[in-house]
Amino acid sequence: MKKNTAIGLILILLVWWIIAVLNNNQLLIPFPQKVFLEMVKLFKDLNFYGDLLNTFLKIIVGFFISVFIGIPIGIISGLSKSFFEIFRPFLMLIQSSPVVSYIAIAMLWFGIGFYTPVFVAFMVIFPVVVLNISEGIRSTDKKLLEMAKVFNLDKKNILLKIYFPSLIPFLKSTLNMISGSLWKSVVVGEFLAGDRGLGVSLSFSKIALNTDRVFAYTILLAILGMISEKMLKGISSKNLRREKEIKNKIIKSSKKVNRISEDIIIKSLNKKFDDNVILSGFDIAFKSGKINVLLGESGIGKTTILNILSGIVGKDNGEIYINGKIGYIFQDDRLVPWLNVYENIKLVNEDINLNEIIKYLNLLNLEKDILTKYPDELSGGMKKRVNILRAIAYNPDIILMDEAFASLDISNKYKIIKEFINIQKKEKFTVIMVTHDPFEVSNLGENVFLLEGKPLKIKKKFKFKNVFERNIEYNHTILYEINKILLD
Ligand SMILES: Nc1ncnc2c1ncn2[C@@H]1O[C@H](COP(=O)(O)OP(=O)(O)OP(=O)(O)O)[C@@H](O)[C@H]1O
Repeated sequence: MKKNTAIGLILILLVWWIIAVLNNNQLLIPFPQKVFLEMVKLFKDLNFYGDLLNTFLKIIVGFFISVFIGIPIGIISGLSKSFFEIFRPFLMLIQSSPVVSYIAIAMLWFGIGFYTPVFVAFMVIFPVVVLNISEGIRSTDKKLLEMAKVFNLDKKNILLKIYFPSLIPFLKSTLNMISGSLWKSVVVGEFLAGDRGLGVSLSFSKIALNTDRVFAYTILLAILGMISEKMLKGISSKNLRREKEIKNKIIKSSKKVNRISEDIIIKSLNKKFDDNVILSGFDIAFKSGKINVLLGESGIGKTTILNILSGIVGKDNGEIYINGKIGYIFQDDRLVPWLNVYENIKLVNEDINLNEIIKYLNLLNLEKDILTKYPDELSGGMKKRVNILRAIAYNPDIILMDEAFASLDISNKYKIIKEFINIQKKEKFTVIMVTHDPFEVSNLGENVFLLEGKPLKIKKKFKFKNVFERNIEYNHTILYEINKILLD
């Protein structure tokens, strides 16, 4: 016990004792020593343990009923705004009513006994659980949900691997919030309408004018309340992340991929955000199997094109011809923070075997031990590579890249670009990438669209030699040509 806490407790006892002496009426304020003797008596009495057990049982039943009903309703309320709006008045009604109203209702429904205190606890805790869980669902990272949509995750995976782990901080705060009120509401319920338990014994001691015992119960209830609060808070502060072993699975030979060789064509595409017209009758065609680049100023609508192609954003109207699976290398990684690298990759392709993952690790110059690491244990460059790895492991026909190499230092950028080119050479997927960086264009671009806004249009189109046939001089020629136009 800390020194100051001990001083505080001694002061309470001292003030209590002084008031008892001054008051000199044992029926109103007994001496501390008498109350402690009464507590010792209680500890020796088997009935006390029976009461304690009964009260704990009510707490556990109240907790589980509230959680089992509250969590699903909280999840539905978080997922559906209209359900939440319909349900909210009911929650507000419960939260605004005084506890005695529930006791009155419960006495009518269940009479005096076990279920009335449980019902009281439920009515106090249930709204807290629902509101916290629905808030948790609503604050799930939208970018992770977009990633899940692009990589076509099924509902089960979205719920188990994106929503549920996002809920953990909210479950913790719910436990913190209900830890005190759960105990108190059960005891109040017992005091007024119970047939057994610590609250009932407290009530009997009051009726018998046994002030020593009332004080003894009050102190014990406070101590037990603190213990149960600590226990619930203890659960809530546990770190739920567990390192998992990556088992060596039976390794099958990697699949042969037959890429779809159609071009991607966009015709008369229109898109506006409120009054902000981004695309108006926009036409473009991307060559399949090539690295297509969208180059242009910030804010003109390059990412919007990728988002429309991937389904993250809907088009207003227009036609899009696209055939094949789309993977996305996001600018901001969007790795799921509570899954390690292996699990992040498996999330988008359950069938991929360890052999294939290791093949990509080698191509991207990453060590095998990275698989057990979590995103926050990786450097910026490593995250970028894992982001690339995840998109490739999805086995897409088309990869969309949004400034995937931005914020990397030049030597890292060059290395990763080279590694990416090696993979694209092997896998032959189509790339549509967005960038502002002429360096990236000169190293990667085959079909380059220099864009301008607003609304978006193609200012100039370049066709460069296949990336695999280039040399440094050729890259310099491209860089010069692009810079000239950009600076005009
Ligand atoms: N979901 C959205 N809601 C409202 N406005 C949006 C949304 N997405 C994009 N915009 C707007 O559309 C315009 C184009 O944005 P977009 O991100 O496509 O540009 P960009 O060319 O990719 O820019 P940058 O190179 O800076 O990423 C911007 O004015 C942006 O504010």
